[in-house]
Amino acid sequence: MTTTHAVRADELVKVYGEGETAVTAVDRVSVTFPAGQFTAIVGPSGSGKSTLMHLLAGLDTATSGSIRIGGVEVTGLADRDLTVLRRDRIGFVFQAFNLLPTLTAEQNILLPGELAGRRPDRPRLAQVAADLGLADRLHHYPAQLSGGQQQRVACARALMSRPDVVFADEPTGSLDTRTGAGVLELLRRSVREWGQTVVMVTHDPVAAGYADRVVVLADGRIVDDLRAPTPDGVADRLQRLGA
Ligand SMILES: Nc1ncnc2c1ncn2[C@@H]1O[C@H](COP(=O)(O)OP(=O)(O)OP(=O)(O)O)[C@@H](O)[C@H]1O
Repeated sequence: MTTTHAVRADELVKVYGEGETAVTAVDRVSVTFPAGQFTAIVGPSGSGKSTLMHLLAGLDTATSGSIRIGGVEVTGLADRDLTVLRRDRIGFVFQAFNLLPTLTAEQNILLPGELAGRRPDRPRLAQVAADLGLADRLHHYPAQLSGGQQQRVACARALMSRPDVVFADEPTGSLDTRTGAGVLELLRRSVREWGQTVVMVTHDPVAAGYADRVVVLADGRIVDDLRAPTPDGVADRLQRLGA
């Protein structure tokens, strides 16, 4: 049987600072994220979730260890090659939506493709906008959109190019329950219907319940790996960690 790993980390370490003030944020983490799966990374505050995700996504450099994305060794890749890999294979959704204020929702969604020299895929734009309930908001500027709408624009931008992997850092953190559920549904569907791989950092057991799998971090290490998680199961596990 062949298993495709969308992302794989081996003995990943990230140390911030030096000497007595050094903090080991990620401590020899080895983990694989199979293609076509939705994984949530949970853990107490300061357990290293965001650091791990930034390393996996090639947004930060590891102190040691290796990362492969779609079989490509990311560690040690030249900046230019890393930029191309990120652009072509990875989508990002962050809590701070990072939308450009001078561009409309539609222009924000199309920007990465445009920067990559691709023609705008109008049918895809229409589908993603309809799925995200943004069809009548495409010509608004970010300042004219609610927080939830801005987050959906950020999701649309990440999903537009059908990236192999979508990394999401607390994508529902600033949203009300209903809007948050819409974003999570969309991430779920992008896995189920479009075969994408989603890796999401969250502190919310309900959000983690949308995933196929939950990786639990504590003090920079993986302490549990739950399949078919339920919100109660995740909440219980976090509570036992004192989160
Ligand atoms: N740039 C930095 N410089 C120094 N220490 C850092 C830096 N970024 C994170 N850390 C430390 O690394 C550890 C892990 O932080 P990280 O943000 O990855 O945790 P987290 O699990 O995402 O936390 P939260 O749920 O609170 O966002 C923490 O102890 C944090 O203080």
